[in-house]
Amino acid sequence: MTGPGVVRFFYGPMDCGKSTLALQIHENQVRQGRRGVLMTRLDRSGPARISSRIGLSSPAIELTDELDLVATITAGGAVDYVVVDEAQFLTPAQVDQLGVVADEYGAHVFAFGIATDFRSILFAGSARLFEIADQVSPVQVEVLCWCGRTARFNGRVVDEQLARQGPTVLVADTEPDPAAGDGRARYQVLCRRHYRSGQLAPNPTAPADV
Ligand SMILES: Nc1ncnc2c1ncn2[C@@H]1O[C@H](COP(=O)(O)OP(=O)(O)O)[C@@H](O)[C@H]1O
Ligand SMILES: Cc1cn([C@H]2C[C@H](O)[C@@H](COP(=O)(O)O)O2)c(=O)[nH]c1=O
Repeated sequence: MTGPGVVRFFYGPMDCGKSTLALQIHENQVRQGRRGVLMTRLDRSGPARISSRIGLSSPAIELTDELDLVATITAGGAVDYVVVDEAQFLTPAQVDQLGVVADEYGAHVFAFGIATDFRSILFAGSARLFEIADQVSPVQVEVLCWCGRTARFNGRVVDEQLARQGPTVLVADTEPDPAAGDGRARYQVLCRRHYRSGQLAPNPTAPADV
C-alpha cells in the first residue's frame, strides 16, 4: 500500500503514560479493521510485550540492533500502522527505516519513548526521531517531582544517590524492586532544580527547602 504515510513521535519522561497511549492507539486502529505491527525493545515486564502501569499489555515484536525494520514490518504483507514503544532504544538506522515504511509503504508510524537518559542527554533513537519525524508531541500528562514541580528529568538512583555516570541502557522501574538487593537501580523523575542538586526527597530539617 502506498499513500500518505507519516512518522509521529510521542515523547515524555518515564511514567507519563507513553505505553498506555501506544496501546490505546493500537486499540483504536484495530477497531477500524486496520492491520498493524506492534514493536518494542526491553520493556520492563520482559521481552516481546508492551506493558503499561495501568495494567494494559499486548504482545509485540522484540527489536534488536540487527533487525531491519522495513523487512520485519512488511514481512506479513501490507500494514496500515506501526506502533513502536521504547523507541529511544532504536538505532538511528532503524529510525530511518521507519521513515521508509511511512514513505514507501504508506504506513502510519507511531513511536513512543523517553527523550533523554539519566545524564539528561538525548538517546540516539530519540535524537533521530526528533530529526526525521513528521510530528513530535510531548505526552500531555505531567509527571511531578517530589517538590510538586513538573518533572522532565529521568534520574537514575543507585544506593539512594543520583547516579551521574554508568551505562546508558539499564532497564528498571520508578518503583524499587522488593525482590532485588539494596544496590539495585531505580529511576525517579525530577524537576531540573532537584536533578541538578541530586536531592531526592524533602529535607526533614529544613521543611521550606524545595
Ligand atoms: N491505578 C491507576 N489509575 C490511574 N492512573 C494510573 C494508575 N496506575 C498508574 N497510572 C498512571 O499510569 C501512568 C504510567 O503509564 P505508563 O504507560 O506505564 O507510562 P510510561 O510508558 O510513560 O512509562 C502514570 O501517569 C500513572 O499515573
Ligand atoms: C533514563 C533511562 C531509562 N532507561 C530505561 C528504564 C526503563 O526500562 C525504560 C523507560 O521506561 P518507561 O516506559 O519510559 O517508563 O528506559 C535506561 O535504560 N537508561 C536511562 O538512562
